[in-house]
Amino acid sequence: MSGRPVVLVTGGAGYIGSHACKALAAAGYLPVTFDNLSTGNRWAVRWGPLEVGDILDMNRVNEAFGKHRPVAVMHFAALALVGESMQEPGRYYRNNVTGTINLLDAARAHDVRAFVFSSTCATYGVPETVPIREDAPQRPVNPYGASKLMVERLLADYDMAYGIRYAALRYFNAAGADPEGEIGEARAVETHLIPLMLDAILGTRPPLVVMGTDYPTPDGTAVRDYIHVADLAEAHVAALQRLLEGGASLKANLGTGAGYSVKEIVAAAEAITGRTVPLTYGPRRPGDPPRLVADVTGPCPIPRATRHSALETIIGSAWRWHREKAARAARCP
Ligand SMILES: NC(=O)c1ccc[n+]([C@@H]2O[C@H](COP(=O)([O-])OP(=O)(O)OC[C@H]3O[C@@H](n4cnc5c(N)ncnc54)[C@H](O)[C@@H]3O)[C@@H](O)[C@H]2O)c1
Ligand SMILES: O=c1ccn([C@@H]2O[C@H](COP(=O)(O)OP(=O)(O)O[C@H]3O[C@H](CO)[C@H](O)[C@H](O)[C@H]3O)[C@@H](O)[C@H]2O)c(=O)[nH]1
Repeated sequence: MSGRPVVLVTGGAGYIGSHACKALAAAGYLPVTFDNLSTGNRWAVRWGPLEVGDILDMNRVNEAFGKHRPVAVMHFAALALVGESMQEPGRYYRNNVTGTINLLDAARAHDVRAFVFSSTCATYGVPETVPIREDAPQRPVNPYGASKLMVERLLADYDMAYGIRYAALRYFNAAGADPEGEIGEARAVETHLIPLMLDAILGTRPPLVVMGTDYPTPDGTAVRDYIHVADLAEAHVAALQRLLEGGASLKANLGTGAGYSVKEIVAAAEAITGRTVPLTYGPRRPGDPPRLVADVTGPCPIPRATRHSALETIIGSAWRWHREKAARAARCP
């Protein structure tokens, strides 16, 4: 036993979860990862033990709580691809909603009263007003976003009924890699703009397809709010500490308030890498809203971490990670 307070991190082998584990360890916690490795990586679990298990398996979930006695849960485990959720809604609702009910019931049974949840800007759907405030209407336009909104409702109900306090952190676009280069984005099936673009430069994936040039935006491509994954991790630790100190449940947008179009991201990547992004132009991706940018001006119970979120830092850290990943793959294919 390390004596450090344990945090059960579901999805800790994934992209954002693994960065949160690193931040938790730096803040004096022991992160115990609970992950079925469906999209996560065993090698990314470096700051605490790994329990291989599925949140749909109530026995395994209860076992993990009983064995590790966490003081809190950070819940990242989810299926998280918008397009896939349109094709397989049942799988998304089961995994993301039923899986969370299992965790909340186990938390209740094991007397855990602090729960930090990965929500998303996808709960807002196509917003009426941008930038988006936390109190904007939540009308998701795909099963992924709907499953996350259902969990926000579950959390409020479990708080009311059992006093499990929660932080629903609505991330905008997570991007970048660990500033020390230890971990980064590494999914077998990748759909996100920045990793696809950098891998296209490296030739490890095909040319980028810019999806949609007819959006009602200044250059016709879709606009997003990119936040560095290390800043997300820092915000999670802040939310956790607030809950552990007895703070009330909270909801917060995690973004920077700055929006960049796909073309602006491509131009920034070309400036930073000194290379050309091989690309083609294609139609819009179904379900993609034109513009998603967080309003970060309202009161927020936790500091809005943006230390690493300048576009140069986001793309620079991701570039370093993807280049090293490609070099490693070339050495041991
Ligand atoms: N990437 C983004 O920009 C973004 C934006 C908003 C919200 N989110 C949310 O953040 C969280 C993490 O996203 P990510 O980008 O790191 O994704 P990811 O796919 O890299 O990580 C998800 C992890 O959860 C695990 N997992 C999935 N289903 C599981 C199950 N049933 N049981 C146990 N483990 C399971 C996977 O193996 C993986 O390690 C997700 O909840 C996602 O919805 C991500
Ligand atoms: O090959 C690609 C991939 C993406 N894009 C564009 O780049 C932008 C960013 O796309 P990402 O797939 O990187 O991110 P999303 O905005 O679609 O998704 C993010 O926000 C979603 C909410 O809408 C979910 O929460 C999801 O997990 C999170 O990654 C979008 O305008 C998209 O159309 C392309 O042009 N080509």
